[in-house]
Amino acid sequence: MHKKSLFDDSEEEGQGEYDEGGEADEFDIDGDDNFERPEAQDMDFLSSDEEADSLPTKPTKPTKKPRFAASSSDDDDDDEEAEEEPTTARNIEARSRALEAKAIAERAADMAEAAAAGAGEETMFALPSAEQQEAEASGSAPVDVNELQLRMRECVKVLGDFKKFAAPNRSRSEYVQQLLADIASYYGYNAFLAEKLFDLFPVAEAIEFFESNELPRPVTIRTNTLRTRRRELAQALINRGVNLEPIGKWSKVGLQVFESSVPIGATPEYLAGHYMLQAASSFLPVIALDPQPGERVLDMASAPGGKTTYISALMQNTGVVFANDANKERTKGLTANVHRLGCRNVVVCNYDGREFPKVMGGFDRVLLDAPCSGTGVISKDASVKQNKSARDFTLLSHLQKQLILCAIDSVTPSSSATVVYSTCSVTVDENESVIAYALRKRPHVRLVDTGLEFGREGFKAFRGKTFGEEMGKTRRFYPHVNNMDGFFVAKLRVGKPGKRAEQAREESEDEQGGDVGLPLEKMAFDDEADAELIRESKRKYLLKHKGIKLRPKAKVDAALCKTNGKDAESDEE
Ligand SMILES: C[S@@+](CC[C@H](N)C(=O)[O-])C[C@H]1O[C@@H](n2cnc3c(N)ncnc32)[C@H](O)[C@@H]1O
Repeated sequence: MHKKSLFDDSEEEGQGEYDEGGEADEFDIDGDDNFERPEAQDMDFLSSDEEADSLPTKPTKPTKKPRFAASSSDDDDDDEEAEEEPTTARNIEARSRALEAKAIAERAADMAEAAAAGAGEETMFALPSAEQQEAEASGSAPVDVNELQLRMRECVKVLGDFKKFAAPNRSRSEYVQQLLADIASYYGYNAFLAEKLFDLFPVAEAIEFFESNELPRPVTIRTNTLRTRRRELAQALINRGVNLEPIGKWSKVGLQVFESSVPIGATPEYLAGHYMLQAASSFLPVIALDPQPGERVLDMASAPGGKTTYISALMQNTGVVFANDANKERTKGLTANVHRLGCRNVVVCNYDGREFPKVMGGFDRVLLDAPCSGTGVISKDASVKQNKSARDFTLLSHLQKQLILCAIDSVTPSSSATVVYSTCSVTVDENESVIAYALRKRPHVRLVDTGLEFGREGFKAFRGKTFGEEMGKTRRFYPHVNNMDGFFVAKLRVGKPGKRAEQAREESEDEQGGDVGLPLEKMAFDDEADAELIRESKRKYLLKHKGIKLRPKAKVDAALCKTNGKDAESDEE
């Protein structure tokens, strides 16, 4: 029987020269491949960013040493292995995978080991005194990093079996508070965000999450099937000294780059638009959206276009994709990517998403890859650790709620009318709460399966809020679980609105002040803490309804809202 090669995507060829075809894809990931692989020489590992509209040239190390350091004996083992057999192009993927898996396993094992080791210990871990805590917090008595690590381990151990390990006069919340303070100081988070993220997981898993934010994610690229096939792209890059592999069975277009002797964002293939540097997680909402050739699709917050160009490719350059972004500056990179990748069915436009569907509607599908706090991509942007406050989450959640209603109202209801909502954030405020709100305000909308093969179920309940069984259809992705950015995907089907749905729609318009151009700083929502902002919003609504028209925030930029193809021209409004 003919054995398929590693990059054999021959099944994709039925629907056009470079088209993606159906979902099934049979890679022989572990088997031999048919490619000539040049010896690895002087390989630089390059950073990847989904939003890379500039070309990454700075080499970075493949992995950072986990801060919960592995034991030295393990390091010795590595050295011995390295002496036994030198790293070559043939064994490098396996080594790289093994190292990654080892790092993750070690961090998880650390906690378990610490707990097991402590089980036989006689000495009981003592929480620091109130004075000591105060001195540490004020900075007058800084704690040594090893001591901090040890204390965190001890707290995790106690919280893992409180009855057994806790000191008699101490409460669970005292250990939690100490652990939170130590997490914030050890990993560099503000206290608010450390707690918000900690609350998402069981204690030991929370540490794994924080640890994984210290490690870079794998460099991944997406084959642009409008220009080439994955097998051809892989061969071309291998010939240039790039070491790569298919991203996983779940994608027929993704490749993971392990090492490269050339800057991966400046190869002739990159410049010719044969691929997009794109985080693995960013494939997921587009797979869930499942756009079809000939459809009319809106990508509501699209810059710099990783998902837009994927949508365009899945539609085989037919139909029309409106690629919108409220940030005019960012639409420049979006336009450049659209051109580079040869997407002729894309119209770039520059509205505030909350102006839809007033500016245009009647879409078959809408992707809302919403602006978010970025708590899923901390490994790429560590500034999130310090710069996000409670107010940011209130405002973002409100913006997301406004946007999702506009996304829903922009599709023509039908049995296939789809809205996909995604964020690169892991907080509940920005994900399940937004979806629950949308379902409440738009009763003709229901959650459907994302069609994604992996990912955890969304929260059905969280800290006193009940979202219901249905929320299990949404998907959460985590760096420590999936070795990809933290991400959330929900898929909604938009049916025909009944009377009740119309009523709910009108109510929500009133609640939002009917003012789609409300600036972010002034946005309000039904949160008690924001009562003042809600009043302001209502005042504007009344003004507007007395005939005082507010100017929309973002205007169409005629130069940017240009069409690149015939189909697009005929569909433009
Ligand atoms: C997560 S990024 C989108 C990434 C993009 N989907 C991609 O895959 O390349 C969110 C985008 O939302 C845009 N944005 C922020 N507020 C918006 C609004 N009110 N309407 C439309 N876009 C908005 C931002 O400029 C940003 O480009």
